[in-house]
Amino acid sequence: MSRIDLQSALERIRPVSSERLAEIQSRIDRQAKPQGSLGRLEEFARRYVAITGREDVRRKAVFTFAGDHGVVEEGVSAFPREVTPQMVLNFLDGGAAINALARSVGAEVVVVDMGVDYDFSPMEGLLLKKVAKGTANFARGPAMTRRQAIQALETGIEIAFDCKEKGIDLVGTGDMGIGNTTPSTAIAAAFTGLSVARLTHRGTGIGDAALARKIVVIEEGLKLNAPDPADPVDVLAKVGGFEIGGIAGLVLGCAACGIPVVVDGFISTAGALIASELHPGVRDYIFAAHQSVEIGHGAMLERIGQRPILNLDMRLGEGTGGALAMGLIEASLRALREIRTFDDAGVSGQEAP
Ligand SMILES: O=C(O)c1ccc[n+]([C@@H]2O[C@H](COP(=O)([O-])O)[C@@H](O)[C@H]2O)c1
Ligand SMILES: Cc1cc2nc[nH]c2cc1C
Repeated sequence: MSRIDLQSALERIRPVSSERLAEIQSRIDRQAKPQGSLGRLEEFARRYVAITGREDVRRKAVFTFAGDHGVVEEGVSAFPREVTPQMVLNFLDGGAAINALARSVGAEVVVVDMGVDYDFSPMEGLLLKKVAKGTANFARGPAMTRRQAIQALETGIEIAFDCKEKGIDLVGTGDMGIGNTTPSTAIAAAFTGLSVARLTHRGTGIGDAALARKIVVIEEGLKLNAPDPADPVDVLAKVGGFEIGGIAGLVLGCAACGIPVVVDGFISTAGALIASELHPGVRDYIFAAHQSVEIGHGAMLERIGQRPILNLDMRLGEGTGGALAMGLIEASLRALREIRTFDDAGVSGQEAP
């Protein structure tokens, strides 16, 4: 894998060409259908082709980043910490939701151990990139050091550049980490300035008492650590997570090397938000897969400036929404390639504007 540092990746990000986008749209407009009638599918094809210069997807992969969280000791999740490594082993065995949904669209699944509190043996489909065995509890101090935050970001960047070399044309993000809706909500609050109460939800399914506690934990963690929203690395270090840093790096790296990146739900969007705060040009490369049930998700998507593709009342993570959205992006490319023009199909065009 080629190593590329954060600064060099940021310097490589270019806006997607608006002329190219317009050219592709005018080709879509000559296809035998009322103009704009394929709705957002037209946008997906237009953006994918403008970003990649291709009209097909050779390989697609979902990267499921995993990490543990010190803040779990505050009682913010419905599940115990050991579920994180247990689910990683389930992903590697092919028996989780992400495996089923990725298979349904022909995507590969790669698990990235960014910081799980468990020693994995080397295995097919697992990248061993552990920064540390779980973050520190951000209710008591910073979740990680600045150096660890940069290490997490650069791991994701490295994976993106590796995808470019391997001909992976479409990348999906995913996450696994008991407790990680708590740091994701803290990140949402740090950047949007909205109240923690307005952004905090039930994650894996906590009850009312734990939800009230989760709000207080996040509020106190933000007050204690005072992350600086003008410095996204500081936000990641103070209240983030190792898997969130890996996702942020992957999203940024995809923008730097011209790969469209399908961002899954709440946790993935927190990672994508860090990336787009590091460089606003990242936003052009993001496809927001779906609207999560987590109530703070919409505010983050709004700040990124991307509308979710699907709304299926999902709240699982892993990359599941991303896999489903990849199927629609590929369908949009098939429509671009295969729908004939009015002329070729012998169909009369529109009579009046
Ligand atoms: O992606 C989402 O929108 C999403 C929403 C709620 C929960 N999750 C998943 O559930 C876990 C985090 O939930 P929690 O309650 O432990 O913070 C973590 O493994 C996530 O992948 C994921
Ligand atoms: C079982 C389980 C599976 C998950 N997948 C992503 N987050 C999860 C959380 C739990 C608890």
